[in-house]
Amino acid sequence: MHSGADIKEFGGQMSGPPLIPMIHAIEAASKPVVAAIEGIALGGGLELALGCHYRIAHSKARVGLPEVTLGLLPGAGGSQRLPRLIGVPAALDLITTGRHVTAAEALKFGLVDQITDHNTVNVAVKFAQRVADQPLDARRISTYPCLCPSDVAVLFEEVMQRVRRTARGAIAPIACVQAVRAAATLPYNQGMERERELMATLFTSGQARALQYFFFAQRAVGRWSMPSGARWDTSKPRPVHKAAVIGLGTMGRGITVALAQAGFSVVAVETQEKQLMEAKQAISGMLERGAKRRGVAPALDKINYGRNIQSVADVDLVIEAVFEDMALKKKVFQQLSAVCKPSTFLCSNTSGLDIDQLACQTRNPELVVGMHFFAPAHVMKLLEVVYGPKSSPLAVATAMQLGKKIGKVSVAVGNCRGFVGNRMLKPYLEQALFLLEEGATPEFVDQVLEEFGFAMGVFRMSDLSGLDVGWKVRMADGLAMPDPTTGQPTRLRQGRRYSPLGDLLCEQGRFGQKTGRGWYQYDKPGSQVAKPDPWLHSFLDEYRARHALVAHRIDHQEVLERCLYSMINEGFRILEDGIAAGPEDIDVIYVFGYSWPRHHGGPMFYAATVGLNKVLERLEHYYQAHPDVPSLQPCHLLRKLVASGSPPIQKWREVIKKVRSQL
Ligand SMILES: CCCCCCCCCCCCC/C=C/C(=O)SCCNC(=O)CCNC(=O)[C@H](O)C(C)(C)COP(=O)(O)OP(=O)(O)OC[C@H]1O[C@@H](n2cnc3c(N)ncnc32)[C@H](O)[C@@H]1OP(=O)(O)O
Repeated sequence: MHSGADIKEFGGQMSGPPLIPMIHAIEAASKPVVAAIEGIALGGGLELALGCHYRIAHSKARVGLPEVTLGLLPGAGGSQRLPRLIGVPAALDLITTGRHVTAAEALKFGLVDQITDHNTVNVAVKFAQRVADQPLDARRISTYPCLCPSDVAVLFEEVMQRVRRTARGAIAPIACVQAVRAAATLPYNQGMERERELMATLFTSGQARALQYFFFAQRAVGRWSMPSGARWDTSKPRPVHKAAVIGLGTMGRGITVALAQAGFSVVAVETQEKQLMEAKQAISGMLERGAKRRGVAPALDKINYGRNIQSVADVDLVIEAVFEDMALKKKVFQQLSAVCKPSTFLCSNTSGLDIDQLACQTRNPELVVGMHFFAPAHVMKLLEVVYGPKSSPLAVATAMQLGKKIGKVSVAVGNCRGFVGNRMLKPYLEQALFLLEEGATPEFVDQVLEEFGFAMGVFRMSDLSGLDVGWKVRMADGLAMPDPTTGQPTRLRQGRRYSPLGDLLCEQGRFGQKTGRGWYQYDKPGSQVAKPDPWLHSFLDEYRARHALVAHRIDHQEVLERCLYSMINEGFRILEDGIAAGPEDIDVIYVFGYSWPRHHGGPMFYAATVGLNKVLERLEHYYQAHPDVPSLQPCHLLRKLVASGSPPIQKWREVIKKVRSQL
C-alpha cells in the first residue's frame, strides 16, 4: 500500500530521497523492474510504479493521481508518463479529477499489465523471471510517443473550458491540463521542465495549503467530542439494523434512499395516502436511477411503506422528517416514544429547531439527537449530528456511525438555533439584503460571491431553495409582520436592523424558481435560467425612496467582506459557545453543505489566511458604520485570538479552551 507522499511534509522539509531522480534511475535500469501493487498506489506511489518496466496489480488494488485534490499536479513525472502510457483523453480524466480507479479499470486503460487474485509479489517475481531476458527499450514509458487523438487541440480546448467552468477559481485543475498538454506537444525532457515549473507555482500556493488543510479537517471531524468530555474514542455506538423515516416529503425521500442504498431495512411512513403513493413512486425512481448509474440492482425490497406510525415499533432508529413545525414535531416525538422500543434512538431532521424541546417529549431523552441532512439528502455529503443537553454519547456515537455507513461526512455539533450551518448563514443572508437596500443589485452581489468560488451566489441560491422557506420561519418568529401602526414594513425589528425585502417579495408570490419569479425572473416556473428582472430593480428603487435610503456605489471588496466576515464572526461565536469543537468542524460543514469553495479551505481557514487582525479591523470598521447590526460586532474570541498573536489555526483550540473556561 502506498498512499503517496506524506501530505504533512508539504508545508516544510520533505524527508527521504528525491523522488524524481529515483524514478528515472529505476526506469533507466538495465534489469527489468516489476511493480507489485497491492492495496493502493496513489500519487507518488503510482508515479513510482510508472517508472517501473511492468506493473502487476492485485484485483482489489486501487490506483490514482489525486494530487489535484491537494492543489498540486502529479509532479514526479506522472503528468508526462501517464498520457504516454494510456493516451491523452484517459490521462486528462484521471489527472484532472484525481479519481481512484479499480485494478480492472486500470487494466482496461493499459495502466497495469496484469491483475491477479493471488499474492501479488509472488506473481510479480514469476513475471519478472519470465521477462528477464526481454529487451527493455520498449518498456521505458518516458521514451513513448504521446498517443493523441487527431483532434487533440479541440480536446484540450474543450477540457480546459470544462475545467475552468467547474474549478470555480481553483488553479490546480488548470495546471494539470497545461502539464498534460506539455506531454502531448513537447519532447519528454521539456515536458518534465514544464511539469516542474507548474508544480513549483502550485506547491507554494495558498490554494494547496487550503486543500491540504481540508484533507486533514475531513478526517478530524470524525474525532468528535462533546463539552461534557465524551469523545469518539470512548463512546461506543450501538449497531442499527432497521431504521424508519417519518414523513416522505423531499427530505424524507432522500433519507430513505440513502439508507436503503447503504443496505439498511427501512420503514418509510407517510400518513396521507396520496402523498405516500407519490413518495413511493419517487423513491423507486431515485433508487432505480442510482442503481443504473452504479451498475447494481436497485434496493427496492429494503423498504416497507406504511401509513401508520405503529409500523415503526421494532426499529432501532427513527429519523423524523415531517414539516418544520415545532408543534407537529413534538406530537410525532410523543407518538414515537409511546410506540417504539425503549432502546430506539429518536432523531429529528430539523434544520434548526431546539432538539431539547423534542427530547422532552420522550421517555428516554438521552436517546434523542438531531440528524440534519442537506437536500438532496441522498446526494449531499454533509450530516450535522446535533446533541442536546440530554443526548447521551451513545446516541451521538450511533448517529455518527450511521452517517458514515450511508456515506456522509458527519459532524457533531451542539444544540442552538440553526446549529452551525444555518446559524452562520443568517448574518450572511442578512448582509446581502442590507447591501441591496444600500444600492447593490442581486446580480452584482451574486457575481462577487461566484467569482470568489461559490457555486451560486446568495440570491440565485435563495431562488433555487425557495424564498417561502425562510419567510415561514420568520413569520413563526414574529419577524415578517408589517408595522401595525403604519402598515409599512419597518427596517427595525426586535431592536436590530431588519430588511423586509425577502418578505415583500413573498407577499407578491415571488418564491423563486418554482414560481418563475424571485430575485431574478425565469422563462417559466421551474426553469433554472436566472435573468435580471427590471421589475425587481424598480422595486428596489421605490423601496429605497420610500425609506429615504440613498443608494451608493458598493464595490467588490465591500460585498465580499460584509458577507463573509459577518459569517466568519458568527463562526467564532459558535466556537466560543462550544457549539462546534474546532474550526475544522465549521469548515467541513461549509464546504460540504453550503458549497464554500474547497480551495479556500472553509470560512475559518479563510479568516486565518486573510489574517485575523485584518478580519477584526474590517469588522470594526463596518460595525462603526452600522451600529444597529450586531452580527458585525467582532466577537470576544476573535479579539482574544488577535490579542494572542493570531496563532495558526491548528492552535486555536488552546485559545478557545481558555476563553470557554473563563465564561
Ligand atoms: C519551491 C517549491 C518547489 C516545489 C517543487 C516541488 C517538486 C516536488 C516534487 C514532489 C513530488 C511529490 C510526488 C508525490 C505526491 C503525492 O504523493 S501527493 C499525495 C497523494 N496521495 C493522496 O492524496 C492520498 C491521500 N489519502 C487518501 O486518499 C486516503 O487516506 C486513503 C489512502 C485512500 C485511505 O483512506 P481511508 O482508509 O479512508 O483512511 P483515512 O482515514 O483517509 O487515512 C488514515 C490515516 O492516514 C492518513 N493519511 C492517509 N494518506 C496520507 C498521506 N498521503 N499523507 C499523510 N497522511 C495520510 C490520514 O490523514 C489518516 O490519519 P488519521 O486521521 O490521523 O487517522
